[in-house]
Amino acid sequence: MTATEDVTARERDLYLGMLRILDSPEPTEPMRNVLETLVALSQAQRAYLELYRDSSAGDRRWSLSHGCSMSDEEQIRATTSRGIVTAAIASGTTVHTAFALLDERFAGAPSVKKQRLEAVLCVPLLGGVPGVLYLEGKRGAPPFSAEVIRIAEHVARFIGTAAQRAGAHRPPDAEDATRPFRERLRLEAVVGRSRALAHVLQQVELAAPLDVTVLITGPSGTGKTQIAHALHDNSKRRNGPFVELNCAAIPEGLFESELFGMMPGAFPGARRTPGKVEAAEGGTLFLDEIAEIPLTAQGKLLQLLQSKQYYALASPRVAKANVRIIAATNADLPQLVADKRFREDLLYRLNVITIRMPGLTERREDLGVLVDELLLRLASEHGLPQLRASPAFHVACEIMDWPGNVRQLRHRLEAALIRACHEAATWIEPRHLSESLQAPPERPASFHEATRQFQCELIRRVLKEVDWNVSEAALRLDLTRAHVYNLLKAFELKRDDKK
Ligand SMILES: Nc1ncnc2c1ncn2[C@@H]1O[C@H](COP(=O)(O)OP(=O)(O)OP(=O)(O)O)[C@@H](O)[C@H]1O
Repeated sequence: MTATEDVTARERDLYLGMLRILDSPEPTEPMRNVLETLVALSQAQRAYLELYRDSSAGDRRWSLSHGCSMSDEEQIRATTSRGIVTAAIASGTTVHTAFALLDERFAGAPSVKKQRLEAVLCVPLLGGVPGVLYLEGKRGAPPFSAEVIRIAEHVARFIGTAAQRAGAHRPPDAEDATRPFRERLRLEAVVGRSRALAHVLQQVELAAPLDVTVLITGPSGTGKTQIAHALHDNSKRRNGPFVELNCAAIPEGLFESELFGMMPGAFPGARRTPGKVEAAEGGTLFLDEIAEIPLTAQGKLLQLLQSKQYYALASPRVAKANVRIIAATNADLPQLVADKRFREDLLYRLNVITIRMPGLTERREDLGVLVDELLLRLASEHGLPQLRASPAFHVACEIMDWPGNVRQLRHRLEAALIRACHEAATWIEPRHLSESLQAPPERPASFHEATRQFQCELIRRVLKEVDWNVSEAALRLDLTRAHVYNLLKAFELKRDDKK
């Protein structure tokens, strides 16, 4: 057999293998065979298939490989998910790199360095089910050819369509660990069902009714302000005002007047101006970014916390304050104390109770519900159609990194929603996460269309291989000549056909 015949035979095996997936009640083995044939055909080192369920319960990945040991598979699962796989899923397009180690898109990824990855081909499953087909080249081998990329895309589309038909990605309902707290507290704005969030809500339930100072810590964009609102809404001050002061936004010289207010005489032309403490009378004063409060004002804040008394600027008379103070920061206050930039006694006064907000990495299982809920809220805020996220979009969000936490997620969702509406799309898809507005894509192939495309492709290749000798093609395809003629007619294939 010549090398070309060998390729054609393998491609035929591949397509026949794919058709076998359809017949099989348990598709794992036929899928593994398809991967095996694909590895032989593409001369890859290994192939790996990963399907996702958009589920927050347990492991949402189902995977299969050929050419990988159990530990290789683990390694691929663990190490490629944030890099090449993310790029393929998020863009909804094939990612091919001839030499990952030298490719600036991926060279920095620990997985790429560790495995010294060279040629990699990663194709999203295009039939509507979220997942990827991942091929890794042999060391020193040339990049995957355009032909291999085309075949891999066919396989990925086929598997995606077959898996969608089998309902492989339907998620089981995730348990809502926050439910008990939602039944007892007012928490409408707080989205999430994870244990990590439930732990936060447990502390909210404990701290809200006590009239004590609470310090909320945690990375930026994790919902500290929201939790401050939740504390207020569930306290006996809930009918009083909630006043917020972002300490980072106030110039140092104006901080005291902003917080405590001022009387005429504070400076020439000054009028009596109430401060935030007065505005929050009977309610809650939320001091966001407390680490930014100037040292000079820290003593006065400490006095307010200790005695519930304060002086407005230029006022000879002490004022009484009936406020509860909640503070928040993403800074390391003990470190600032060590650096003498924050008063230790103020820190002790502030953190009577401390609530730490987890970053999104600690509660990735909330991503699904956050995506759905935030999209609904954004649509109603902007008066846009309530578009829903596709399963692939969910997966893209779940596997992406969100260093800016919920705030960053919210911004990206807002942009994605606007892009999808601009396209008049029916679903929000991974490509809407990318930066630029794009033309509407082609509709994904239906199951029948995809099957038809595979058959057409197979026959076209075999006929080309045998120089359009129909008898020979029929022999190779294990079909009757009449069947091949019928297929030629059905697919409108002709000898000079360039399809
Ligand atoms: N659990 C959540 N459910 C719904 N929206 C959330 C949640 N957490 C945060 N958000 C949204 O994310 C954005 C940022 O939240 P928030 O301002 O409360 O974060 P933060 O931790 O106070 O940030 P920073 O430290 O920068 O002040 C807001 O739009 C908020 O509504």
